[in-house]
Amino acid sequence: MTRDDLFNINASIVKTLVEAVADNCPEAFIHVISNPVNSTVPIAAEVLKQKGVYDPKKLFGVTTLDVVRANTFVAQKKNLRLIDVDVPVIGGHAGITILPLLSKTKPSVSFTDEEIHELTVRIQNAGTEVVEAKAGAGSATLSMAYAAARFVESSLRALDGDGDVYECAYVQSDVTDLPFFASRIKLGKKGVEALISSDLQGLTEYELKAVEALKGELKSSIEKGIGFAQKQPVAAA
Ligand SMILES: NC(=O)c1ccc[n+]([C@@H]2O[C@H](COP(=O)([O-])OP(=O)(O)OC[C@H]3O[C@@H](n4cnc5c(N)ncnc54)[C@H](O)[C@@H]3O)[C@@H](O)[C@H]2O)c1
Ligand SMILES: O=C(O)C[C@H](O)C(=O)O
Repeated sequence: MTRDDLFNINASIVKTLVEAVADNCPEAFIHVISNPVNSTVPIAAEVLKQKGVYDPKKLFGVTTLDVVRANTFVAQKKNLRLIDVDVPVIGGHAGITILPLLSKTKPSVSFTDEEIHELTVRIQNAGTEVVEAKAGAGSATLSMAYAAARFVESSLRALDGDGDVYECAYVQSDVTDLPFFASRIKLGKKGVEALISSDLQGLTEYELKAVEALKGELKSSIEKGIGFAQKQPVAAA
């Protein structure tokens, strides 16, 4: 089962839940973790638009787990302390749309071409590995909860006025020609304060090719979500 196989069930669930948010707490930060995130976030945006309360700065697809995985695998491979490692992961949250920018790893680390390919593919497939291992009994549970807790805590710190909160998330974006894209963002009291587009500058040839390769799949997942939401008018409050 892929994340996209969940579309038929989760699209309606996300639509209904976001309608309730729009009616009851329209100014809340909304963290969408339900898959396929690449489509459920555009669905949420359309629902909020139809309800007249869409604030793109407050709608987030949670991709933190991709960063957690990237940091973990790089730390293991390079014998680094996990707490010191930070790998930005951009694009989306499924297969090749998950793109770790290993060239932007902090601290600066060098990788062979083989290591880059092996790590990239492992990070892209890590969720699917768990789904397949659980064979129908769900997906990554504890690591999802950890990633969600990390993103919620970062959001709370930003809401509390901390001026130094950065996370990767899948948000409405203009860093590429796609309307939604995961990148590093600065979080503030009002939600997304800035998209860190500089991460997309100075990419390696491998990363540049991967960005181009992911765009087709991401675009069709976005369009699928928007198409679903536009065909189903929102329920009255
Ligand atoms: N973004 C990520 O990093 C990430 C990581 C792991 C899992 N996920 C996604 O998170 C979701 C949950 O995964 P899981 O493995 O915990 O699934 P699961 O099947 O174990 O749990 C889903 C839960 O949702 C409940 N539920 C079903 N319909 C509902 C509704 N209409 N309203 C409220 N609750 C409802 C079910 O009772 C169940 O408890 C899936 O969409 C999965 O793909 C995302
Ligand atoms: O891979 C999945 O389908 C579940 C989740 O999105 C994950 O990344 O673990």
